[in-house]
This record gives sequence, C-alpha cells and structure tokens, in this order.
Amino acid sequence: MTAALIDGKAEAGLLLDEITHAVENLRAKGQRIPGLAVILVGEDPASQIYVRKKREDCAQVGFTSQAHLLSAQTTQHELLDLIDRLNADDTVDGILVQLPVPQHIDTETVIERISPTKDVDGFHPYNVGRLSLRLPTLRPCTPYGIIHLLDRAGETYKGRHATVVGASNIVGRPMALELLLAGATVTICHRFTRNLRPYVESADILVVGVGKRGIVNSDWIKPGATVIDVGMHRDKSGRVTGDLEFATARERAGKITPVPGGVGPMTRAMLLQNTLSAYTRRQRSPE
Ligand SMILES: NC(=O)C1=CN([C@@H]2O[C@H](COP(=O)(O)OP(=O)(O)OC[C@H]3O[C@@H](n4cnc5c(N)ncnc54)[C@H](OP(=O)(O)O)[C@@H]3O)[C@@H](O)[C@H]2O)C=CC1
Ligand SMILES: Nc1nc(=O)c2c([nH]1)NC[C@@H]1CN(c3ccc(C(=O)N[C@@H](CCC(=O)O)C(=O)O)cc3)C=[N+]21
Ligand SMILES: [Mg+2]
Repeated sequence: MTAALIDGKAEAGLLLDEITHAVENLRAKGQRIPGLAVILVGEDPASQIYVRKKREDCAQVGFTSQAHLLSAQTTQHELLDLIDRLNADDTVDGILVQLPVPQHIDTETVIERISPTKDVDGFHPYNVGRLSLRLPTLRPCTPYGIIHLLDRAGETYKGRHATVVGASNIVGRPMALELLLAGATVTICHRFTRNLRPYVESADILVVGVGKRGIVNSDWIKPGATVIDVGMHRDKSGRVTGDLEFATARERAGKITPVPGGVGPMTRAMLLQNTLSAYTRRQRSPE
C-alpha cells in the first residue's frame, strides 16, 4: 500500500481563505481589523524564519501585525513590560512570544503574563486547564491543527487507539488531550518509555513529535494506520524532514502527513484562527 498524503499546505490555504473572507466582511462593515503581536527575543535563525512567516500569513489574510524583535540581552523585566503594554493595547488581539526564549528568561513567567484572552498559542495555564475540562478556549495550535487535518481526512476516534510519541507542553501532551477529548483511547510515550514498539504497532492513529530522527522505526507502523509526523529537522542545505523515515512510513500507512507541507503550515493557520477567535470574543466582551 502507498498512503494517501494529508496535504497540510492545501488545508491551511483553505482555512486562510475563510479567514480572509471574514476579514473582508469586517472591513465592509467598518469594524476594527484583528491584530497579532509577535515577540522574538534573540537572533536564532530558525525562529527568525518562523516569525517572518507568521507576519506574511497575517498580511495574506488582512490582519494587522506587529513584530517586536528584541536583542538576546533583553531582560525578563523588559519583556514583561512589553507584554503588559500589549495586554493593554486594544488593537492587539493575539500575543505570541516565540519559543525558546534565552536562558536568563523564565518561560513560564512569560507565558503567565500574557492575558489568557490574548494567548493565541494556548499555552497559558488558564487555557490549558480549560482545555482539559473540555471548555471552550484558545487551543495549542499544533495539536489543534492536527485534529483539523484528521477530521478533514475523515478520521474517526471512538474505539480507535491513538499513540502519541513525545509529551512536551506544546506538542505531545496537548495532542494526547485532544485525541482523548475526541474519543480515542490514548497512549502517551516519552523519554522514559522502555519499549516504544508495541505502542506504535497497535496504533490506529500515530502522532510522532520528538525532535529526533530514528526514535520511531517506520517498520513498526500498523498497516493502514494514520500517521502524523510533527518533527522538523533542517539540514545544512536547508532541506526539511520529519522524525520518521518517510518512504518506509508511506509504504505502511493508510494516510500520512509529509514534512514539509504537513503539520507546519496547519499550525500557522491555527494561529490565525485563534487570533480571529480571540478578536471575536474580545469584541463581545472587552476587558
Ligand atoms: N510543525 C510544527 O508546527 C511544529 C513542529 N515542532 C517539531 O516537533 C518536534 C518536537 O518539538 P517539541 O515538542 O517542542 O520538543 P521537546 O524537545 O520539547 O519535546 C520532545 C518530547 O519528546 C520526548 N522524547 C525525547 N526523547 C525521547 C525518546 N527517546 N523516546 C520517546 N520520547 C522521547 C520528550 O520526553 P520527555 O517529556 O520525557 O522529556 C519530550 O516529551 C521538533 O522536531 C520540533 O521542531 C514543534 C512545534 C511545532
Ligand atoms: N510561541 C511559539 N509558538 C509556536 O507555535 C512555536 C514556537 N513558539 N516555537 C517553535 C515552534 C515550531 N513551530 C512551527 C510552526 C510552523 C512551521 C512550518 O510552517 N513549517 C513548514 C515550513 C518548513 C520550512 O521550510 O521551514 C512546513 O513544515 O512545511 C514549523 C514549525 C511553531 N512553534
Ligand atoms: Mg503553536
């Protein structure tokens, strides 16, 4: 079998078109335009690329955007001050602090300073708590985008076994929660999992987000399974690949996301979707 490709780039494009229409309607009615503020501390080249892409996405759908490009020496106090100003800025609906931040800055303190109403990454403890209680909230973009892709691919969850490899705050853990809420039986594998193989072999839905190649052997994939590769690796020539050996995985899977063109573009689309949701909620009940 050769798996069908789940085209994240195309799905993201469709969502961006919908958001563009929503913005055109707001403009026609003379209403305020949604705005996203992106903060980058330091000069990490990969982060610079992501931040640039996020701003291009905003331009494409007609959102306003602000980029705050701060030096690596920025103090935590200065960063928190900026977040306070953006929290109070009525033209800003979403605030994203690109991760990772430099060592001398505490990630949790920064995330908690962002108003939960503007936390378009869905990383604030308030929003994580709401998600775990199945309450409406801003949901972490990568897992939210993956659920969107799975739904669009006709995936079902009830009575199915989903295995998530990786348990980080931004990928694996919220992914497992999303799959649980959708009705799947979920196994979460992480650094201390002794033998990944049986969990991978029995997965109807497999999500791999580790950030290391070769942790999950593509030969273990259950024939016909739906496979989502979140990993991203850029080699010296700029070529981007995932955590899985793609050719082998594609031979075994029923459906699979490519890298690039799978989860990444969908993650960025969900950031815009969250910004629009945050805008709508704030228009209804301004703080
Ligand atoms: N396309 C996209 O939109 C995005 C892609 N990514 C990519 O996804 C990958 C993961 O990112 P992120 O979650 O932030 O990375 P982290 O390093 O924060 O988390 C990696 C996770 O993998 C687990 N892990 C590490 N080693 C093993 C192992 N040997 N076996 C099983 N699990 C292991 C870790 O376990 P433990 O918890 O025990 O430490 C941790 O939970 C990266 O390649 C990143 O570039 C990330 C975000 C978005
Ligand atoms: N506060 C915060 N929020 C994040 O959501 C966040 C973050 N920090 N830090 C880094 C990770 C990583 N991440 C990606 C998003 C899109 C692509 C993406 O668009 N990838 C494309 C392009 C790949 C390329 O060519 O560069 C693809 O896979 O096709 C990748 C990675 C978001 N993250
Ligand atoms: Mg995200």
